[in-house]
Amino acid sequence: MASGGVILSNSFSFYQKRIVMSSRMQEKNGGASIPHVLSVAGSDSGAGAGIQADLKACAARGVYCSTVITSVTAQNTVGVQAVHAVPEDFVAQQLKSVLSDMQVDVVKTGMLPSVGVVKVLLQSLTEFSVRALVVDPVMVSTSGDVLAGPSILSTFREELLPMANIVTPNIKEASALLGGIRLETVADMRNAAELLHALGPRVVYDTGFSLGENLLQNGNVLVKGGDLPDSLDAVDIFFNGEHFYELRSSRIKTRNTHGTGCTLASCIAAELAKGSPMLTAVRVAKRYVETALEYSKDILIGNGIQGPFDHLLRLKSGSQSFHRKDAFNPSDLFLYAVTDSGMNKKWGRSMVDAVAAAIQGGATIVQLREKDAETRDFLETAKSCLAVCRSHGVPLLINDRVDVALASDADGVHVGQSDMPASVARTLLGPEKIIGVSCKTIEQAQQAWIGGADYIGSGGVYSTNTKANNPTIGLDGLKTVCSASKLPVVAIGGINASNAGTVIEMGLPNLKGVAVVSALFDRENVLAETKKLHALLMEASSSKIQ
Ligand SMILES: Cc1ncc(COP(=O)(O)OP(=O)(O)O)c(N)n1
Ligand SMILES: Cc1ncsc1CCOP(=O)(O)O
Ligand SMILES: [Mg+2]
Repeated sequence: MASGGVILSNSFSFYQKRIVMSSRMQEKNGGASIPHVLSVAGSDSGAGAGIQADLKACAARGVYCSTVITSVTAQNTVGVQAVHAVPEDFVAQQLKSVLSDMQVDVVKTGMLPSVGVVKVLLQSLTEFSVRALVVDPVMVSTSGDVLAGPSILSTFREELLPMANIVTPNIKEASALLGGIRLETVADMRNAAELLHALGPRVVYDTGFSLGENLLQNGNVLVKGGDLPDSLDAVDIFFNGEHFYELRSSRIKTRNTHGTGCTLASCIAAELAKGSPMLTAVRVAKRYVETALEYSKDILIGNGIQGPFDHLLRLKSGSQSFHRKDAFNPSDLFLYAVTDSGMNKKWGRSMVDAVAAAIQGGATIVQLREKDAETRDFLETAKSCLAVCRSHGVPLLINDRVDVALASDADGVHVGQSDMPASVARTLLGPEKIIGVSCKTIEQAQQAWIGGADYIGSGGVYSTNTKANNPTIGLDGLKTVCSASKLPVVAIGGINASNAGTVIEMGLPNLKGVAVVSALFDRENVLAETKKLHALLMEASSSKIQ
């Protein structure tokens, strides 16, 4: 093993210590140890790069991230307006605070604005051991502003790189570290990777796992070719001292690339903290950045030439999600239209037309119940119907398929007793989406509440041909379920214009409406049938529904 590493390689290795310590802590606190990256970097007020990018990248990759701030920049999508370096002794204090208390797996460095800060960091790493050091040798911001001057280059070369398990320069940084050599082709990048490897890093990365999996690896270099001229692909060169890997991906056309370098390095650190081998960590990180860029390619933040991207894949420019209705409103259950593609096909209309007609007729919520659709078709239908529903402020739920609900960004799901449990669906969908659960018994109603459901669908109240082998619970069964729960309830099964009034007139306080399939969609005129049922429900409920 090469010397000078940040991993303590004495007989009682750091990782063994860590296991003993963390199991002790677990005994004490009853907790599990969490993969942990410490980011030592500058703050970007625009939050596209630097510490802010590192925090978001680690959060997105499921890793805890602590921070040591080396510098505070006044920065936006136009450029860097001002830089305020944090005093070196205060950087040292932050390092001590984190490293003396928390079990850091991997340190990732970004902007290190002075020789003194590098030395402070290296000193801390001799006092507190970690499993790996990822060095992103930040020198120039993406807007072209200098973040670490030439005076620091020799310290990077002679002191920092030899301590790193991986160094991740872009073309400009690789060139600067190598005395200004020209880097214009992939062959130049390979050459640079080899030269940088010769400078260091030589440290072996220890995955920290048991002997069989403990693939000791040489120090590593990743030269990022994103700025390579005339290249259709984004090509990065990874060199581990023995083999070169050309990691290619198609170039994503977007202005939103600010912070890609910080993010890539943080993601590598996060994957290493989870125990991935180095090449796997690099591949995962590259794929993650590509995914985030692709997702964010059209978002618009700031007026400058280079915008940030969305690490958590949540922001959508001009998205329908901005226009989503507020939290679930139980009165939306009033007239619940549940689709059936067989019925709509039989009457020669598309699902979107059927949904639009139902909404026009007064449907207050829609569920896509497509039992035989191909997943791809179901997703497309969901997206089209969602556009119609959103434009009318009507929630759209997906029957059974949490994946389709997630992918289409529908308002929620309806699940039954043999579908995904509500609690799991809630974890996947988050707190804002609507979850309905089918219940026929008191126990099921109680469980729906515990599982985080927003409403209960209860039936079949009457016999139905739409759902095979579905036991009829009758009005008594509906009453039992209603009285067993605080949740709002919608009645379903064989409900039509001739019996809906009877259901509503029971006056059950939490019964908020009726859900209907065939009485709306197994009819020639969806609009007319929905209007008729809506009028009838209005009439019946004028004194009953609260
Ligand atoms: C509003 C509403 N209530 C009940 C159901 C039935 O759901 P489930 O029991 O999962 O049966 P399928 O609809 O999946 O056959 C529902 N879909 N909607
Ligand atoms: C999905 C479902 N769950 C209980 S009954 C039923 C079918 C309702 O269809 P219809 O309104 O045509 O009776
Ligand atoms: Mg179901």
